Amino acid sequence: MLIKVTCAIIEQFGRVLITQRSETMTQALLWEFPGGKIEEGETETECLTREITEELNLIVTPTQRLTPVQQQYPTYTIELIPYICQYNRGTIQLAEHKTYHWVTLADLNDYAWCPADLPIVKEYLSLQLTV
Ligand SMILES: Nc1nc2c([nH]c(=O)n2[C@@H]2O[C@H](COP(=O)(O)OP(=O)(O)OP(=O)(O)O)[C@@H](O)[C@H]2O)c(=O)[nH]1
Repeated sequence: MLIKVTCAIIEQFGRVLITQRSETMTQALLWEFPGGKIEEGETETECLTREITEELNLIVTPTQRLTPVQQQYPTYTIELIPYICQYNRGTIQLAEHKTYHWVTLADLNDYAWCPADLPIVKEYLSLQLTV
């Protein structure tokens, strides 16, 4: 079964927000873009804004859909659907994650990412070079 997951590349002041999964989560301690599984009857962007509010207490607006990535993990397969998002308001309060970083584009490659995120980081960086 394919599990659809949205994730947010939240931009502010030339940096992006990334989150570290906690010890108790699957993909423990790896870095990801915050987001989560699409629920029944939900659009991708509804899922994204709900998850970002639940996980981080932030209000964001999705602005650009990037290329979805299919990733097979040992016991399940996900389709990870990334959106670039603008930060609107809110102060970060972590509900699930271990920690977060606001990182410069140059530093994005230095993190231990969930495997599904690697092509997304690559695409995102390639877009920044051409604008
Ligand atoms: N939110 C999010 N999930 C990701 C990313 N990359 C990636 O492989 N995933 C995987 O997508 C799945 C769904 O994410 P989730 O955040 O809703 O997972 P969860 O903790 O609710 O599910 P769980 O209870 O199975 O651990 C997880 O297995 C997670 O490891 C990412 O960038 N963002």
